[in-house]
Amino acid sequence: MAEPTPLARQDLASKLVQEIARKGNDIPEEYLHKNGFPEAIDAPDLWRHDLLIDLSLLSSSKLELEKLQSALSEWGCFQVINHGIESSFLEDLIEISKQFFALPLEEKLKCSAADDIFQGYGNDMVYAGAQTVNWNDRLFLTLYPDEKRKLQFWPTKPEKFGGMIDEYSTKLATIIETIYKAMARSLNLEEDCFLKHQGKRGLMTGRFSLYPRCPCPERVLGVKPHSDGATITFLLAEKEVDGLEVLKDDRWYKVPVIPGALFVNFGDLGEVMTNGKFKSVMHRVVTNDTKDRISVAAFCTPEDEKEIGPVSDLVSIHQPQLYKRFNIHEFRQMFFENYAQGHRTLDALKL
Ligand SMILES: O=C(O)CCC(=O)C(=O)O
Ligand SMILES: [Fe+2]
Repeated sequence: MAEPTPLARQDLASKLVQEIARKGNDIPEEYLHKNGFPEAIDAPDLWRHDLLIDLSLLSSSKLELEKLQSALSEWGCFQVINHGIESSFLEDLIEISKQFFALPLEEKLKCSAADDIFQGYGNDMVYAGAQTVNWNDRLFLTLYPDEKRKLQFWPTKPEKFGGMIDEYSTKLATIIETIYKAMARSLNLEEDCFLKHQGKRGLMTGRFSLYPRCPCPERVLGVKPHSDGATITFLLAEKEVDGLEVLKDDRWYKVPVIPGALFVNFGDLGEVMTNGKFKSVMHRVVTNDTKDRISVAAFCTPEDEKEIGPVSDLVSIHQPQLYKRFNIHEFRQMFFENYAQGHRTLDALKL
């Protein structure tokens, strides 16, 4: 696939889902999944018991560690509570993201990237080719490490936004460390094993998404089925507007928003590192015709210089190596191409 080129600002404006939704015309063909998609199962109890992890217990409770291990090996995701971030902070972050998307178009376009396809305000339209496109607009930013931030794409309005994003990424870094250590212990590995793989300056990118209400939710997806390219992803979504769904054993399950909790999912790099012990979960976002939805996803990947591959202690005669070794640059290119085409990068990495 040819290297995608960014859209000029005026072209971008005409492709923004928020603008299409605002004008209220017919939904363009490229958004329509003509045959619809299967319905998801509602199983709220699952998310309040087996897939609910109390972060404050992970270092002391064997039971909680076992829960983490089975959530990641069977589902590749869980909800986390008692993570140390105030609920009011999370609500404010959603609120301020909402305020960003409510700004006049001209103001938001100041954050669009004229020469960098992986940053700024816009949407995935440019990668789509012949594929069905996602019904969302996003602000994509490098959050961490500081030297990788491209501040020219960071919003200056609402005024508090930049400071809150900064604070959120710092807070997440602590949670990530706790989860990586617990993951390692649950697999009987040296505690720092995944932290070392990630590196001290591992990358965190943030995707602030707006899913405008959609007049045809039975044919349009906010995000089509995919697994993330990250090691691990943290997702914060707006209360009372469900949309996220995960796939397990060929069945889709709704993911309820639990106020104050963060949804955590494992990605392709995580599945590779654990040699398939922990699963990179397939997920999608459905739309609805009554409410706009906001979400904030933070994707964590290893440092740029790292070689990725299964952790050696998880490879043996009894557990053959399932995935190739590769570097993160190769992976990024592969990931965006596969994502656009609706393919899974993980399949291309299998030995
Ligand atoms: O908005 C969501 O709930 C999920 C978004 C997502 O899966 C992604 O951006 O990779
Ligand atoms: Fe995702």
